Amino acid sequence: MSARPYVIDQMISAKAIAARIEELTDRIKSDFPADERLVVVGLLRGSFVFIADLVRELRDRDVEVDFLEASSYGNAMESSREVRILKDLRGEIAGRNVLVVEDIVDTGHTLNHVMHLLRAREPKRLKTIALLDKPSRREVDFRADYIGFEIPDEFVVGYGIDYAQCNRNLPFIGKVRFT
Ligand SMILES: O=P(O)(O)OC[C@H]1O[C@H](OP(=O)(O)OP(=O)(O)O)[C@H](O)[C@@H]1O
Ligand code: HPA
Ligand SMILES: [Mg+2]
Repeated sequence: MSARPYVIDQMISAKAIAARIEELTDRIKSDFPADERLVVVGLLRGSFVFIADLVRELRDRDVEVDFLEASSYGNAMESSREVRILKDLRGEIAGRNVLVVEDIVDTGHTLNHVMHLLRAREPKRLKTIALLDKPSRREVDFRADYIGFEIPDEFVVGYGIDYAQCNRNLPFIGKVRFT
């Protein structure tokens, strides 16, 4: 827990997130063939809530779930710019349809690094979905194929996203305001 006191102001409600996920899954379903299995890859830890809701919206599809753990922030509010892979996928993705699920794209280093890694394994289709995008903070040229919400340069928490490992269990997205 941070030593500096802060409050969390709600930015995106749980209801708005659910509605947006429904819209995005409609697009995903039209982009990936209905008769082929989709490997949905969650980037731990931040995407664990998002992927849980997303795969349940894809319940009429043949879906396999896998996880990869990447970390670059630790307990800080600034990216270390060094992306560490702490856990690799369990399954093979060569020749398969893959959707990578991320909670937030900020500087872009994490997803950019992960996509280079996964592209080298030669999947048939490889797309990315990010619930949140902060384009004003980008340091590498990266854009997810599906984006839930574009947000301003605020440090956000909730719905899987942490500040110093706290607040991942909030059902909404909120911004951190120091008091
Ligand atoms: O675009 P970037 O600047 O790279 O930032 C985005 C990444 O940072 C956070 O992960 P973090 O490293 O904090 O690990 P976590 O997912 O375990 O919280 C977030 O979950 C994204 O994965
Ligand atoms: O706004 C954020 N909040 C929490 N973790 C993050 N990692 C990148 N950006 C953020
Ligand atoms: Mg993360």
